[in-house]
Amino acid sequence: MTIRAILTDIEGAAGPLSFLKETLLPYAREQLGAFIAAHAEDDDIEEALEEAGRLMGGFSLKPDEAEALLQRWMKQGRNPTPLKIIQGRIWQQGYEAGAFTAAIFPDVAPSLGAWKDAGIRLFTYSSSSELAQKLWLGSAGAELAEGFEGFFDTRVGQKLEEESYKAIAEQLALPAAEILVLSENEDELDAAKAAGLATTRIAREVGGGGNHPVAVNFGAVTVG
Ligand SMILES: CSCCC(=O)C(=O)COP(=O)(O)O
Ligand SMILES: [Mg+2]
Repeated sequence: MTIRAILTDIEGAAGPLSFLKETLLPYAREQLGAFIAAHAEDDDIEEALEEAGRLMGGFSLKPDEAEALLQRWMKQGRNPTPLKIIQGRIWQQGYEAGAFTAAIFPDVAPSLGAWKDAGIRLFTYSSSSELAQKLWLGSAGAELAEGFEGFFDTRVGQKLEEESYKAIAEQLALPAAEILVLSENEDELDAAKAAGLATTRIAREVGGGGNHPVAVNFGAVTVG
């Protein structure tokens, strides 16, 4: 089957898992309370807080309740869309303040360039918001983010759900089997495979095995 689009994960596939765990999440936890206090009336944050309240059964959350809920979701490792929207905005402040810069593995840019030159359309799919994805990729060089045609996030559905991949294939107007999904996460790949997409596990920090073809980095991915 000819691959016409690549849908790649970011954290763990294109950049190190440690950047989320050791830099981004601690920064979001530390800044959350002050961020909500300062930005609760910004349109996107107000909407995210309302959505968080809806997910909790229709409550209108006071700022301290919203902070406690989002801190709890982060502790539980959950990725509901309102949390990811707010995290993205907090990280934007961090990048702009020079609090950190993101890392991208060195094989990523040349591989993306080669796939694009071969006529393959490039997309991301991450649990993080579109903004957070662009910031991570853009922090490693503006041209990297510009190479992507689209950035899917949890608004299309969670990454462990088969339906999310079906929705993406529909939006790309491609047969599922012509889309290759790259991720370090076996469970995400199982969901993509169940939806009929092609898969390759990027095994940078963990070994081989499992239900999917394995590549040690983007340069080792077989397309086609
Ligand atoms: C790409 S920005 C930070 C990553 C993140 O917030 C996350 O939840 C993990 O995202 P993944 O790219 O592994 O779906
Ligand atoms: Mg990942």
